Amino acid sequence: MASVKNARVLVVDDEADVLFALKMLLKTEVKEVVTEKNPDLLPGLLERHKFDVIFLDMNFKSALNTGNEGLFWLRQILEKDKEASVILITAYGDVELAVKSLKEGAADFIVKPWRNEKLLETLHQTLEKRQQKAKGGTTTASVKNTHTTILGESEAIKEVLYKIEKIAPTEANVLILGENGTGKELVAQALHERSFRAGKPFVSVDMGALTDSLFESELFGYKKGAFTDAREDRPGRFESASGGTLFLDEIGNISPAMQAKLLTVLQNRQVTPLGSNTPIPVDIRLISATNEPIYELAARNQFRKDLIYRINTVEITLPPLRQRHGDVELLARHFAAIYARKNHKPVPTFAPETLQKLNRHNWPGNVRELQHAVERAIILAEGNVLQPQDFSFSAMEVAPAPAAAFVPDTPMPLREIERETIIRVLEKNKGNISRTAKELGLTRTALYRRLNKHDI
Ligand SMILES: Nc1ncnc2c1ncn2[C@@H]1O[C@H](COP(=O)(O)OP(=O)(O)OP(=O)(O)O)[C@@H](O)[C@H]1O
Repeated sequence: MASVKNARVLVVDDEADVLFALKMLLKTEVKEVVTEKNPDLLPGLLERHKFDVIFLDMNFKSALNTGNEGLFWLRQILEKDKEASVILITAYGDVELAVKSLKEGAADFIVKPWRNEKLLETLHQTLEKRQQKAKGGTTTASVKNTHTTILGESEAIKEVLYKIEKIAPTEANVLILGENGTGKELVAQALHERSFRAGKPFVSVDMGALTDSLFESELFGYKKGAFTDAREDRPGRFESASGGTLFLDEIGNISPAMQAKLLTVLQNRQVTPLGSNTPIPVDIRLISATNEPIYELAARNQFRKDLIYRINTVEITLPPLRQRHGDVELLARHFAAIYARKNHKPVPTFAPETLQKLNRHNWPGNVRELQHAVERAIILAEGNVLQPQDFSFSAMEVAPAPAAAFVPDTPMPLREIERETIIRVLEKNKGNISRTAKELGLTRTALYRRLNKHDI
């Protein structure tokens, strides 16, 4: 940890309550805390004193009230001292502004109302980054195990990569939105690997596969004897992820009862395992993802707005593959190299007509569909040049058929019946893997295995 005890901190906010609260909190932690209500006095203050960290309000109530006063003052500070470490204090819902401020050179941001431990943690990390920079080193966040590669040259993906870079070393909760197979889990891993929590666990939970009855035991854990099958104590996912990152995938699919329980945990920052009376404090960074239109669900009261506010401090939207011009070819070559190696074959090239076919396809299953298509093509291909016929596209691109029960007229092998049923349910659910898996009574992993088995 950086030597917080020697730090000089400035707090600029036009709310007297905020200044008072921060002074009380910080005065026992750092060497000096200066508070200032009037941002106009900032230039003079910076000339007279040297501060290690500046807490700056993003939402000054000024006559101008452009919503950008914080950014204005951030620029002024950085103009005077480009090494200044500024932590912005921002309100809920100011996601875009928060990200913009990171782009502009802010060190981090905290969201009002803050938790004191969180604020102190952010202060420690900012000082640590500052010291490493002064020593000429790189920050821990950018060097640790950064083995997750997100490929893409499209403008859309460049924007995503930029956001990851900026947001990863902060403690912000992140909500990742995007269709199935667009790389949401990959982004979550990249955020973790580039964060200060990189050495700690990354725990992924498929919320779409959790029933109401499993929810609490899986997430909060249980004590021996809490229910018939509880033969020993088992930590929940929140506890297993302690110190690290908890990734809640398919969060848009959880029931109202689960939403309420999750909200309580996130608000109180503690979980109580089943069969126990002792709450355990929660120390996780939360990343969530969904392919559901979560804001539409909220507008129809099917998803709690207060829960969205808890999880979406920053949002990253992954565009569908069909909108990422240029990335199809890049990814196809990448997967071709991987699967050629895996199958002990030389790395193939793509015939020009094949590339045309791949670029024309609309990829409803996104990068995952492309990955499987290339793998199949490599296995099936005769020569070392992949031809258009090596790529036959899945049932997901076929227009959805009316969802009638499937009854074969003539006897069919069981394997065929399984294949046909999966295709039908997939079509009915417009290619949505979670809903299809749920309807078929399978986990998403089990469904993916079958899609592979049946070449769908
Ligand atoms: N930009 C990318 N570069 C390299 N590989 C990628 C990229 N995007 C996705 N992939 C690969 O595609 C596959 C699907 O990605 P991932 O599982 O992260 O998608 P997802 O959006 O979480 O899917 P789902 O919604 O179905 O859970 C993975 O094997 C991942 O490694």
